[in-house]
Amino acid sequence: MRVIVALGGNAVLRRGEKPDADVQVANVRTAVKTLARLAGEHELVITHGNGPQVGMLALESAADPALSRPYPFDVLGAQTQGMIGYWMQQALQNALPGRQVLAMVTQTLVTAVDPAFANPTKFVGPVYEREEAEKLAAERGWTVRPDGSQWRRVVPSPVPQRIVETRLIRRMIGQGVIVVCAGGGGIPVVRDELGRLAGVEAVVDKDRSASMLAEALECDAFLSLTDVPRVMRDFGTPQESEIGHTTPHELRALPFPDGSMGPKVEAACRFVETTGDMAAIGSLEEAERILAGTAGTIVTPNGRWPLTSTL
Ligand SMILES: Nc1ncnc2c1ncn2[C@@H]1O[C@H](COP(=O)(O)OP(=O)(O)O)[C@@H](O)[C@H]1O
Ligand SMILES: NC(=O)OP(=O)(O)O
Repeated sequence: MRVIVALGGNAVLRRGEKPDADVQVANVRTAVKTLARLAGEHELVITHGNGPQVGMLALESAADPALSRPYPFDVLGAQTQGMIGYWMQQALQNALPGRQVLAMVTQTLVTAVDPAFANPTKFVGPVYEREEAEKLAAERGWTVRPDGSQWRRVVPSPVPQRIVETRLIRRMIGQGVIVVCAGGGGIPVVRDELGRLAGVEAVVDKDRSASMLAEALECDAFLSLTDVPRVMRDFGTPQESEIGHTTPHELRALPFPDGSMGPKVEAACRFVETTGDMAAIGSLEEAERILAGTAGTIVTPNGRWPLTSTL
C-alpha cells in the first residue's frame, strides 16, 4: 500500500515539555521506531505538524532586539520544516540503513481571499492560563482561544489548495525514497496574476494538507497519528465514548472543535469521500494495529475495514 502519515506537532514536543532540542530529538527517535516499521511494509510519505515549534520560533523572533520586525509566519514555517525535517530524515536514515530519505522544503498554495485570514483558528506555541493569555493578546495584538482547559495563541489557517512540489514528491516515491514533506502543513504561499509565488502570514493545518496530498499521490490510506487512541463522542464529558469503525456520514453528524480534532475529522472524511479509500485517526504507537483494523478510529465509505462489499 501507499500510506501517508500525518504526525502531530505534539508527537515531537508534548504539551508541557521543555522545548529543548534534545527533548524533541528523543521524541522524533521514538516516533521513527513506528514509522520505520511502516516503511518496511509500505510506500511511506510523512507529513508533520509544527504548532508548538512555530509558536516558539515566533516568540524568539519577537524578542530579538536586532530585528525591526519579527519574522513572518511563512519564514518561521520554513524554519520548522528544516528543523523537524532534519531530525526525521536523520532518525529514519539511522533506523533504515540503505534506504533513501528526503525531507523536502514544501510550499502549499492558499488563496489570499480565504476567510480564515479574518478568523484565526490554528493553535501555535505554548499554553497559558487565561489571564496571562489575555494579557499577552492585549500587549502583542495576538488572538487567543481556549485549547482544552488552557489558552493558546491562534493564527490564520487557510484551506490548502495544492502542494506546489507535488510532481517532485511523486517522482521521489517512484524511486523508492521515503519522503518527509508538507511539514507544518506546508509553507503558505499565494500566486499573483503573473504566476509568481509569495509567502503569506499563516500556518496551514497539516491534516488538511496531508489529506489533499494523499489524494494527489493516490495513496491507499491516510493516517492522522496523534496523542489520543481514538476520536471520542462527547469528548471531555462523563458520557464520552470511543468511535471505532465509522463512515464520513456518521462523523460529519457530530461536533468537533476547530484547531484540534475538527480539521482531522474533516481531512479524514474528505479523503474517504473523494477516493473511496481508508483514513484513520489514532495514536502513533498503534499505527500498525490501525492498518490491521484493531485500533484507532477507522473511516471507510461503508464503515468496514478491510474494505468489503456491502452487496
Ligand atoms: N472528540 C475528540 N476526540 C478525541 N480528542 C479530541 C476530541 N476533541 C478534541 N480533542 C483533542 O484533540 C487533540 C488532538 O489534536 P491536536 O492537539 O491538534 O493534535 P496534533 O498536534 O497531534 O495534530 C487531543 O489531544 C484532544 O485533546
Ligand atoms: N501545522 C500543524 O497542523 O501543526 P500541528 O499538528 O502541531 O497542529
